[in-house]
Amino acid sequence: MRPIIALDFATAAKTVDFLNQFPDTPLSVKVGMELFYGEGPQVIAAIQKRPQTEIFLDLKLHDIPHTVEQAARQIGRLGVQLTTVHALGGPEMMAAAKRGLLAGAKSAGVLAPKLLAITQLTSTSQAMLNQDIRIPGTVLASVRQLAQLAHQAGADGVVASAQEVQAIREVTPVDFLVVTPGIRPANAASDDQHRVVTPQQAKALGSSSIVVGRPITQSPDAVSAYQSIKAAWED
Ligand SMILES: O=c1ccn([C@@H]2O[C@H](COP(=O)(O)O)[C@@H](O)[C@H]2O)c(=O)[nH]1
Repeated sequence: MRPIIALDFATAAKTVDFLNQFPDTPLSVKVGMELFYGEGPQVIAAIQKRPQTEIFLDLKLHDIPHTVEQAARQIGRLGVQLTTVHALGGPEMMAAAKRGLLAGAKSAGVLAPKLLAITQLTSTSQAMLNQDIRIPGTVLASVRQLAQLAHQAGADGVVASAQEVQAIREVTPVDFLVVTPGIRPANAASDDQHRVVTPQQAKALGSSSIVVGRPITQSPDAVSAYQSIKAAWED
């Protein structure tokens, strides 16, 4: 899979300006909360006008199962390729999300998005987990357990740091997706990310795909930044 560019922009206009720098380039992009809450489903329709563009709608649903099922039903109607829930919402909630996506997609006559479960956010460090959130144990063990739960609940994959891919692969089938944000080229600032790897390391560790935002979107030359990350990932 191509690297997924996180389109963390405030407006559709900024998003379209950004995408226009990549004419005729097939892209995979992620729409997150900032853009979707600001612009609504119309921004998905606007991006879908662009040929050969896969959309990952990353809204990280986390609520009671009924509410998540109804929200997922709406997402399922949009014709996006990937979407997310928090695994910490539990197996019933993840199964409800999957049902909602399938029902929504069927009612709209589109393919259902694949469902990814967020394990532990890549901004969570070991110290934060144990000392601030007061959850005992290692991040690695927690991610492995949540990935197993996500698979049993019917998710198609998880979001985790590439640092945990090997542990996830021990408890899930080979076709289970492990999509990994927290990607930084060597020497780049890690910003608020804690469990960070380079694109080359993510590849070597067995990520299914990488998600990259600021190293591309905040670069003065976004096209070169994307191409160099893509080359490093595909190398
Ligand atoms: O654990 C997670 C889950 C989602 N994300 C999202 O990925 C991008 C990363 O952006 P960068 O600018 O490359 O840090 C962003 O949209 C997050 O919401 C994540 O980072 N970690």
